[in-house]
Amino acid sequence: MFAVKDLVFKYPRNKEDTLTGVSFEVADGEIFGLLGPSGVGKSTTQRILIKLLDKYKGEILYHGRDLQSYGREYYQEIGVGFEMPVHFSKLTAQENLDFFKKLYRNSADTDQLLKRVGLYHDRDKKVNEFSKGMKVRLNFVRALLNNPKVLFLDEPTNGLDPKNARIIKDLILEFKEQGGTVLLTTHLMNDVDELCDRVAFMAKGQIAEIDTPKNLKLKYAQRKVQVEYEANGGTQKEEFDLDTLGTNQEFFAVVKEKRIITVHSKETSLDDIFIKVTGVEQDE
Ligand SMILES: Nc1ncnc2c1ncn2[C@@H]1O[C@H](COP(=O)(O)OP(=O)(O)OP(=O)(O)O)[C@@H](O)[C@H]1O
Repeated sequence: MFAVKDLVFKYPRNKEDTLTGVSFEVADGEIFGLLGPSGVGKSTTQRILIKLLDKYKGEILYHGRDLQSYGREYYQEIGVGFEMPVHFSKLTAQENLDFFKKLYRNSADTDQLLKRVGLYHDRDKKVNEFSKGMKVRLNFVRALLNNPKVLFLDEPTNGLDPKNARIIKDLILEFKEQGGTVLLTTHLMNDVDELCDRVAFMAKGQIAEIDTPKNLKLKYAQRKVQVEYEANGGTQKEEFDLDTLGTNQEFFAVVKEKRIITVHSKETSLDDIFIKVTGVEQDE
């Protein structure tokens, strides 16, 4: 669906390129996660793909055709839910949706969507009376307003309680089941695990790693056992290689001689991979 090749981009006022050669492909019907530390260029990449920013170097193909050659008709096909919800705050939720609906040829059943995200009974309230989470949910409905083929989402569950985050994640999965394609950025690795078919980690303005979450976990797997035991009036933790455990005399000595508090096998999480690949601790 998208083929991005050697994308380079510099904001006019900056000296340095923000994107220094980004390449990736997104297949029809997949949920693709764009991950990386704050400021690495995830939103910039999304902004280019939704044609908010042009003047990039490199090539972007959408359905095999240069993205630059698409005009306004492109917006009939995409839905955008970016982090900062932008609504007319003096209008009600319904009035906001009615306004944006007029911009599109297709329109979704907004009553149904409002019911799904739990805003149907609040639809006649002014948006400035909405909580942050209500605005985020309304923003999501707005992204689906034109029955898009592609959804661009930036932190779609940010600011939502677990129940509402679940509803949004289910709607994203249903969108995919119905054939939709999703480009998602988030700092929540649990969401990534649950939603994404493939992920790309960005570092230094490029894609540092790209694969399915499962393959990345296999690639970066740490086969270790961590043993926590009592020592010198306190506790001590030690890690042992899982593959040589049966012949490891130090491990035997600990198990025989110490009072064990916990034993854990260590599985690699996407958080671990994030830190390894990008060199940055998650800040959220
Ligand atoms: N309008 C702008 N003008 C100049 N520089 C910008 C502009 N918008 C973003 N930048 C810079 O481009 C870089 C990438 O920003 P971007 O918003 O793409 O990061 P991000 O990876 O989405 O971060 P976050 O996870 O915090 O949303 C940052 O250094 C940022 O300061």
